Amino acid sequence: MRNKIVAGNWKMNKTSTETGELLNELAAKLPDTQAEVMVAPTFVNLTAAVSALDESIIEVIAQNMHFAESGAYTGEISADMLLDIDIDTVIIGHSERRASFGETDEILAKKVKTAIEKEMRILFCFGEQLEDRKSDNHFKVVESQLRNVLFSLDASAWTHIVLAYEPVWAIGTGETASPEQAQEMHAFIRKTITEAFDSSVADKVSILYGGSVKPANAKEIFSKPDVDGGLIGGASLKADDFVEIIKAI
Ligand SMILES: O=C(CO)COP(=O)(O)O
Repeated sequence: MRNKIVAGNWKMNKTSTETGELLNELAAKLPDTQAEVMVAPTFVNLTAAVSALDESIIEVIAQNMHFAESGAYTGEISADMLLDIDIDTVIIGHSERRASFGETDEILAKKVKTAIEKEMRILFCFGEQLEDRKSDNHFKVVESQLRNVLFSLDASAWTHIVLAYEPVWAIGTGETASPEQAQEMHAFIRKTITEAFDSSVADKVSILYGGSVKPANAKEIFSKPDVDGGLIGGASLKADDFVEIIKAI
């Protein structure tokens, strides 16, 4: 049985006051759920978020981290800094970091290596661009994103990995992959991991879908057998919407 996960990626949204308000509302409205629930506020609000959710099952996670232990990397955050404030799960490889901050597969592989060495859990994001899908290259692109970053890991490292398939054309656009498209890709991802490792690795890894998930479409997407939850952007910024999405799992 794989873990079901609903994670909210808040991106560059919410001041400290707004973060406190949203977390209080979420904690108060959180339904009983079999899913692991996570939220990723901005770095400056992580410490306060961890304190605010002390009594809650909601886990606070980070949106990014650097691969280096420490040093001259102005503006960056290390694994130890996160662990020191009780954060041990980190999003790596989000398409916005790839597109706007030049994060290549090579850089992402270093980040994943560091996170595993630090025994952190990784929410690894990947997904094709619209052109890739139009030219029927989406499976090839996704396979190479996985291969370049994750396939040289030891099989044992996969207990640290959660995958988040986020087709770039569906992020923040209101356009969602259809439940069938999501299932088709998630099944392909599982098959690819089975071939690279074995079915015990592939069957255990949770694969989340991300890209314009909202209360109206969450249930259908989550009903697919290879979709183990969602990574939610815009709809995670409103407690009522996020709660409805959690209920859909
Ligand atoms: O990028 C996402 C989550 O990481 C998805 O964002 P939206 O849900 O706003 O499309």
